[in-house]
Amino acid sequence: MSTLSIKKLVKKYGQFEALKSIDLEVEQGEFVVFVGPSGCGKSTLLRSIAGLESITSGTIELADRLINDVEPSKRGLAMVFQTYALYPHMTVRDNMGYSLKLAKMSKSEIAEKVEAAAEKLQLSPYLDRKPFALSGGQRQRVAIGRAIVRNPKLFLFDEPLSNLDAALRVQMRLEIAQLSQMLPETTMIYVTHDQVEAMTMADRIVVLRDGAIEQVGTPLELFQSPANIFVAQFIGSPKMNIFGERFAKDFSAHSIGVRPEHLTVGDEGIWSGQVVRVEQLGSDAFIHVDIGQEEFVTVRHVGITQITLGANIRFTPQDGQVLRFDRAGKRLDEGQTSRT
Ligand SMILES: Nc1ncnc2c1ncn2[C@@H]1O[C@H](COP(=O)(O)OP(=O)(O)OP(=O)(O)O)[C@@H](O)[C@H]1O
Repeated sequence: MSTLSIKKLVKKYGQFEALKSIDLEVEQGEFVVFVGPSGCGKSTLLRSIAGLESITSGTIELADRLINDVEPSKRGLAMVFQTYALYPHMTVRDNMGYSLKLAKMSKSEIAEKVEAAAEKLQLSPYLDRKPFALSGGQRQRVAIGRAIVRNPKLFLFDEPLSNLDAALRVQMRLEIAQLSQMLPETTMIYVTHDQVEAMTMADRIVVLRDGAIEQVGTPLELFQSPANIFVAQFIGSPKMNIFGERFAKDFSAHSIGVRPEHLTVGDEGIWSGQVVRVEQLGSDAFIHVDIGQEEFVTVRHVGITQITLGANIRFTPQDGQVLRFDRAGKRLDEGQTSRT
């Protein structure tokens, strides 16, 4: 059953169309990530669902109820922002129970819900602390706990990890993914511009660009079968190499794409160029190659490479790992992925 159903949603700021006729169905229990470059409309879409933005036209239904004109607090959803704004003078327990207190729930019921949420979020030992005595990750969990106690149908996360340092982000990413598994009935929508977060957390990813959806799919669908060059280059790191016409004509395409890890260096390679930069990361090496006519290619080598700056190397795409694109950048599905 579709929990969230968005049809022909348009959002204009004056003449500017921030969202251009968005259609999207989200199933109950799904973890959906909105991803895309800065300014593509991710937050506007999330805020429209939350009711924090009025929409220009279209419909938003949550659990079969039209919510276009329903107040944010009455939509049955909860939102977690990047700035989690806990009340500094209240304990974790009071922060988490505050909305229930406002809703005039009984003390015993509040205590029960707060303790259950704290247990899920591993916050039980900290219930009587104030926010200043918590780490960034713990504070973020309190913010999530505040939302969980309300038992929302839909959880909205707006870049909740962007204020945390790299190590903590990785840890919180895991925790949020685990939380989603612990709450299999709860639908979650998560906004990020970080494609690694999207790949690791999502059941399905929605890739947005200039206010429109480019593609919706599971992380592996987007990785293996991107609809166009934009998605192909947005998903995966380092990004997919795009080769122009002089290489693509052998594949009957306007351009072709090969991921850095799908290029193999060797004397028999069909393409060649001069190494202009080598990045040794230990586990991998990224070899940047000038292939002439202002085109550059990145080759990913597993482990440490002996290849040095200035070397001339030959390399070749692995069988079946060439994606073909037409003039408009759309992927040509069928046909050859090896050279004629
Ligand atoms: N109140 C506003 N008035 C006018 N334009 C706005 C307003 N809010 C957002 N926009 C514009 O709408 C577009 C989408 O903005 P939005 O914040 O949704 O992007 P985003 O994908 O979330 O970007 P980021 O990753 O940078 O947060 C942008 O071009 C932005 O400048």
